[in-house]
Amino acid sequence: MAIEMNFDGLVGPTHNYAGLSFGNVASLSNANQASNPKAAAKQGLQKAKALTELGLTQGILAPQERPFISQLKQLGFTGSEADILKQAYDYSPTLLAAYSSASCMWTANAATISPSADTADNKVHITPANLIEKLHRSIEFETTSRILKSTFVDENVFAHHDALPAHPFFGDEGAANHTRLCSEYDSKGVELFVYGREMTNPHRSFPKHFPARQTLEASQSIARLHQLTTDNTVFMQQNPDTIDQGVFHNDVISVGNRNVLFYHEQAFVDTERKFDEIRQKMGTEVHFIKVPTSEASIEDAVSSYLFNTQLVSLSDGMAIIAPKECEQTPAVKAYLDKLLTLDTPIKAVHYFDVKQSMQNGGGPACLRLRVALQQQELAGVNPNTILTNELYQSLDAWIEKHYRDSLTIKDLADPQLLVECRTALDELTQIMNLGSVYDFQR
Ligand SMILES: N=C(N)NCCC[C@H](NC(=O)CCC(=O)O)C(=O)O
Repeated sequence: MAIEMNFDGLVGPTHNYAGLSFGNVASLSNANQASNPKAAAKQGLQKAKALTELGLTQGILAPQERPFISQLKQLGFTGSEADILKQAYDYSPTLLAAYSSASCMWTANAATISPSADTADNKVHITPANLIEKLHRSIEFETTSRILKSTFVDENVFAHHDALPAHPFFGDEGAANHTRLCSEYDSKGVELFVYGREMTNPHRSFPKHFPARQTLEASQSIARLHQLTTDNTVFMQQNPDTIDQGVFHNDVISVGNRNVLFYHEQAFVDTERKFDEIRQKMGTEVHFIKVPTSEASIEDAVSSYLFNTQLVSLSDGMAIIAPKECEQTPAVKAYLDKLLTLDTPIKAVHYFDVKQSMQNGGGPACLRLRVALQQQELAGVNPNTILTNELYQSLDAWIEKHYRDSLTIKDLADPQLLVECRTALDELTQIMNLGSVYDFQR
């Protein structure tokens, strides 16, 4: 029997609010606030642990090395590491913030993963996302690739690909724009790729104000790399008007699990025709649960992250894992209460406090990378990345020991912070048995 695992990103010790993501409303509106890295990491870890208590199997992906000294050197900053930090900060605090961002915590953007039931060679295919739209995210994929290889270890069952070419033509944001629909996790599914822009067709609509981060050409390349076919793929365009209202990824406006797609009425272009294609390719019943604008506006969806929820299968039906902000937004809370009275597969809603991440535009679904695994594939996963009570205790103590409880942009230039981060990550690679995945260890 196959299971779906969620791999949550452990929030790194430099978590801060730098306003780096134009098009992401929360990132811009919380710019320059002081952050609390310790609270951020604990909130994420507690959410992951709570999901294990609900009966799910949960993994953890390690954070990356920041401030990223080896990449700052590539920009011509020289001298001691303290000099490099000072020069970069004096040149531009925003530049140093980009090279210090803990943005890899949003592992929905780490990669796209196709389970073995869908691929021609019956391997699990993994492609790290190039994230080229944002400078601070474009520096993630090399280390992401190493961490994914140290996590999904067995080469007999996992096929790791390189990220797509780092050019806007192939802008790729990973699983945030990819949903797999299936009847059971181990049956062949339909992989739904949602894109914001079609580069080879300049006549197709695209957003006017904010960037469309995912291109059709990137999604199609991933489908080819993953050995998917036209029978089990559907490519759908995200509504450009909603991207212009802050829906910077598809997972801010829809979420799917098994044979359910929970979505906002304004999420897509050409919705009905594409849903017919999904129905026809699935060959089994699909529940499309539409949230009308009259019940939740786009503004409410963006501020509450109603769709950046996790839709998970529990023993007694599907549940929505929502951020507290959904409970605090009256229209959204009313909608979710009503949803539970309707005859849909969704039977429960659980609310979690992930505010530190939400303030940078990352809800529960951003914090996790999903993968459906057969039992022999689960055996090929690094066991120290699977969240047990013991790993939870170690990580919680590790956070307590190494993390600050307040951080501002100015602190990023503090050479002591660099020492603290490296000491912490060095210890983490031992706890999680990752090997030398960081540049500073090589
Ligand atoms: N929807 C998904 N799957 N992911 C959310 C990613 C949030 C992230 N925020 C940031 O990178 C903000 C960083 C800052 O401003 O400090 C982003 O915009 O890429």
